[in-house]
This record gives sequence, C-alpha cells and structure tokens, in this order.
Amino acid sequence: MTDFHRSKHSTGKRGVDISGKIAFLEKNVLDEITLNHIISQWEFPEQEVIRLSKRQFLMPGFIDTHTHASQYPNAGTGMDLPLLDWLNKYTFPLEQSYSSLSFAEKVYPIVVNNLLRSGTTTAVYFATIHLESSKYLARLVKEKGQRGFIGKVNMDCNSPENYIESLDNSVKSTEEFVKYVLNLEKDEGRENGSRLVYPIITPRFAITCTSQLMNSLGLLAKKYNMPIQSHLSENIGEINFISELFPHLPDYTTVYDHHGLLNEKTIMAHGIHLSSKELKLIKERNIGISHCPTSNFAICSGVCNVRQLLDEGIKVGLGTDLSGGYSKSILNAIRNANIASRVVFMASSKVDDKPLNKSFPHLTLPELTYLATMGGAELINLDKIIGNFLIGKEFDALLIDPDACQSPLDIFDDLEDIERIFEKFIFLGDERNLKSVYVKGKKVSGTDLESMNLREKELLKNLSKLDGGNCHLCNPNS
Ligand SMILES: Nc1nc2[nH]cnc2c(=O)[nH]1
Ligand SMILES: [Zn+2]
Repeated sequence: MTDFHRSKHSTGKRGVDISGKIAFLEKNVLDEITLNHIISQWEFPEQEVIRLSKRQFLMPGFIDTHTHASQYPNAGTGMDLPLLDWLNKYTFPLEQSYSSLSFAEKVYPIVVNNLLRSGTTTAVYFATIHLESSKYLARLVKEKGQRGFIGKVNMDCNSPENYIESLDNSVKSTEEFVKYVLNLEKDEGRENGSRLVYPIITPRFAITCTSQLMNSLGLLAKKYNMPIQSHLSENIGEINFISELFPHLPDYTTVYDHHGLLNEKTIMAHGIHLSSKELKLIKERNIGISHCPTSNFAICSGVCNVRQLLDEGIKVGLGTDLSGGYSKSILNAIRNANIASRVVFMASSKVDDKPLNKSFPHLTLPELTYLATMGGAELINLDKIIGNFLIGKEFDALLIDPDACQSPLDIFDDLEDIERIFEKFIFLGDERNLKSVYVKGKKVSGTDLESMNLREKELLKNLSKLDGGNCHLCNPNS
C-alpha cells in the first residue's frame, strides 16, 4: 500500500515538507487501518495525501548529465556524419541561430517541457556561446521548476566565422553569465532547500578553445567554486586533432588537466577511447564521466566500456547528448547503455568461455537504474540532496502508472510482481506512464489532466474519440 503526503503550507518536518524534503518513510504498510494511523500521525495543515493505486509506484527522478538544449531542433536528424563533420555541417549552423533571443524563446520552452515530461528532473545543459539566450535558458529552467546546470558555451578557435567569440569576450560574458545565474535565486532563503539552477563552466572541447581561454575558465571555476563540463575522447578523428593541437602533452585528458579544468566537480561527456594512464588521472582528479550511449551509437563514435570505468572507481552518470543522441529520454539512454554494455562483452574474448549466467559482466538493471539517478547525482555533487528517497533528501520523483492510458506495457496479473513491472517500465515504458513528475516536492509535469495545457487536452479528446475512451485520462467522467 503506498501513499505519500505533500504539505502546501506546513513548516513542520512531515511527509514531503514545505522545502520539498522527505520527512518520513514507512515500510510494509499492509492494511488501511495502519495506513490511516500513519496519516493521522503525520497530519499537517492543508496536507495533500496522494494515494497510489494498485500497481503505481514512485522512483527517483532521472538525471541527464549531458544534453545540448540548443541542438533539440536537430534531434532525430543528421546521423550520416562522424563528429567533426557533423559539428560543421549540422550543429554549428543551428547553434548560431541563438544569436537571436527570439529563436531561443521559441525553442527552449519546448526543450524544458519535454525533458520534464520524459522524467528528467535534473538536466546538465549546454546552451550556446550567446549570453542573452543562455541567460534565458537559465531563467526558464528555474521558472519551470526543473533542477538544472546551465552552461554558456565557450569557443574561441577552430570554429566557423559566424559562430566564435574573442578570448576577451568569452571570458567576460561567462563571468557575467555566472553572476546572473547565481543571482537568480538570491531572494529565496535556504530554508527552502537547495537552489534549483546552477551555472556550469562550459569550454566546448579542447579543439575549439585556446590555451588562454581554458586557463581563464579554470580560474573562473575556482573563483566561484563552480562545476565544469566538456567533451573528452569521443571520436578518433577528434583525438588525432587534439594531439596535433597539443603535441607537447601526452594525451587528451592531460590537456584539460594542464589547463586547470579537472576537479571533483568536472563532468566529461563520452570518455570512450581512454588509455589506462588517462583512467588513472580521471580517478585521481575524481572527475565524472557522462555516458552518452545513444549518441555514441548514432554518430558512430564508439562503445564506452562502462564496466571498466566502474571497476576503476570512476563516477558515471547517463547523458542523452541531444542531438548527437536523437532521444531526449533517459529511459532511452538506459536502454542503450544496456545494449552498449552487452556489445562490449560480446566483442571481448571472454564471450566464448563465459556462460550466460549471473557473473555476466554487462550492466544489471540495478546498475542501470543507479546510473540514471544516484550516479548522476554523484557527478553533479548533489548526492546528499537528490538521487534516492533517503529521509532528508529533496523529493525529486516520478510517479509511474503501469496501467496508464495507451500504456506500452502489458501487465499479466498472474505473472507479475513489482520487480517485473519495474523492469517492464524501464525497457518498455514511456512518458505515458509518468503520471506525475516532482522536483523538490512540487509537481512540475505529468499525464493527468490538471497538468496539461489546452493543446494537450485537445489531443487527448481526439484520442478518446478514436478509442472509445474509457480511461480516466481520455475521459475524465469515466
Ligand atoms: N556529441 C557532441 N560532441 C561534441 N564535441 C564538441 N561539441 C560537441 C557536441 O555538440 N556534441
Ligand atoms: Zn555533447
């Protein structure tokens, strides 16, 4: 039996309290009497008790540790080229469009709404080099109630003529951006829990940043105690170019280290083709790797050996890497991380002499779920605040309804227990199963009618006409 309380106005430490923190958890509540007793114990003014039906369950919200909000319009297109050509032909021309704030105003709301709807309660975003559009993205993420790390991208060399900054301007506008984002929540007292949006220093990658720029960004990150994100060892052509640009340095990871960009708050996307020396350095600096399997497959960058990263004790989270990755959904990233880990195993010599049993070294369902939640929280240094449902953490959660309208899951009562239903949701489910999405205890998205806009309601009405519409979503009177 599952229930949870949300308080709209209580300052008391109960249920999910006013600051969005989890105040209590009760296990094994099997009957109505005990349930009602608990509810009365934790009573608080204007409480909202949300009762989950038979097969509904809660899980921690998804954390996308690497996505390019600006590339969303290209998602699902342009998979015919490898990284550097792909950047030049498709990606840089699109990103250039954000020099116009009104372009950003058209795209970014769609991005944030859709990420929330697919269960991404926290996203680590790349915007573009443009200050005003990047500020707008930060404002929007906060307004929509998503947790987010927003990066104004830096690039001052090896970039197109119309999509490049001067060194001076890049550093100045980044500092202005950082101050702007830090100020966004200055009026909100810390009794309201953690902040929602953070700035993150974002040198695009070492190909498009001069040494001076990387050094300055490293210092800026230090000055404001900020996280850093970039790309590392994604593609062989990229790695070869790096060794041409930095012949005096032994490898790609050292390039970033040399410029003061590696610390325990650094997130590097991809990390596919790393040498053992680089892995050692990554572990030493305690940086995290954002594993972006959909992108790695889609633009043929390679297959990341996540088991090896985990065995080395390196922090790993999942990223969609829109639009190198075509899907905005972390569920999709989980599925591709699963396939990637099996490809690594099958390509290894061990495949012939190991039976398909429990010691099979591909990623397990608990591990995949961890990467999408707590693993991501560790990467962004919010593991004390989100990532699971320990008491005192903030309630970033998904209310999953396996029986939702048009659900892609088929549940056979006689066969299923909660573990199987959860597994089916992870591998077959989609946003139709996300009845509610909560960030810091506040509902920010969901499939039920109250959270829909007019267009969505209209769409559902039409669906119900086609379908006969007997479910509570298609037909609220049923
Ligand atoms: N996948 C990906 N890799 C990059 N490396 C540098 N920029 C990018 C980007 O936008 N996407
Ligand atoms: Zn990327």
